[in-house]
Order: sequence, then C-alpha cells, then structure tokens
Amino acid sequence: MSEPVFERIKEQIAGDDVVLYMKGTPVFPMCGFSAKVVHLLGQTGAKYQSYNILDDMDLRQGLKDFSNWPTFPQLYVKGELVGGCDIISEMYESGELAQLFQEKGVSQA
Ligand SMILES: N[C@@H](CCC(=O)N[C@@H](CS)C(=O)NCC(=O)O)C(=O)O
Repeated sequence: MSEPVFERIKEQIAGDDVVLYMKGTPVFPMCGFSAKVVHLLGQTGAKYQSYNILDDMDLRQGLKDFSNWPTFPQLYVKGELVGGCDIISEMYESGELAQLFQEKGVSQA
C-alpha cells in the first residue's frame, strides 16, 4: 500500500502540466537552487504550479521517497520528474527544456 502523501503527490503532478517543488515561493525563493529554476522557467514563459516544501514536512520527505531524489527543487512535467537545478540549467542552455515543453504541449503563462 502506498503512503497517503504519495497519493497527494500523484494528484498534484497530474493536476498541472508543469509542477515545481521548491523551497519558498516564486516571488520569495528561500534557496538559490530554487531561485535559479524559477528564473529559468520564467525565461521559457511556461505556466507552472509551485509548492513550497518548507511548509510541509510530509511532502518534503514524501517527495524524496516518491522519486528517489534527495534534493529540491524538483521539476515535474506531465507527471514525470525531469530533474533538479543542475539538470534544468543544462536543459535550458541546450534548448532541450523549451523543446520538451513544446513536445508536451505545455501552456504559456
Ligand atoms: N544539485 C542539486 C542542488 C539542490 C540541493 O542541493 N538542494 C539541497 C539544499 S537546498 C536540498 O534540497 N537538500 C534536501 C533538503 O533540504 O531537504 C540540484 O541540481 O538541484
């Protein structure tokens, strides 16, 4: 049986095309890595939903277990984890992030 927090995560990542789990909020990021991904997403113009994992310790630990990914930010596109700050930065620089958003039909903000 999966944990209740896993069900919540599944609902959240199914609820929006692009979901960012971060420390703080897009307006007030509480970590440089989260701030960088917010900035890069802003550059792409993609519409996204964010969740502040600092407000919810169940979610913070649950996400680490759910995706076997130990850090934040975590960016999900169409329900799949794409990566954290390093991967998103590389994908932005190479153009892969814009390509992924286009392929997945992600709406613009
Ligand atoms: N290399 C990571 C950097 C992110 C990172 O190291 N995050 C740390 C510090 S903000 C973290 O989330 N640690 C786990 C925690 O705070 O629960 C990435 O590409 O996203």
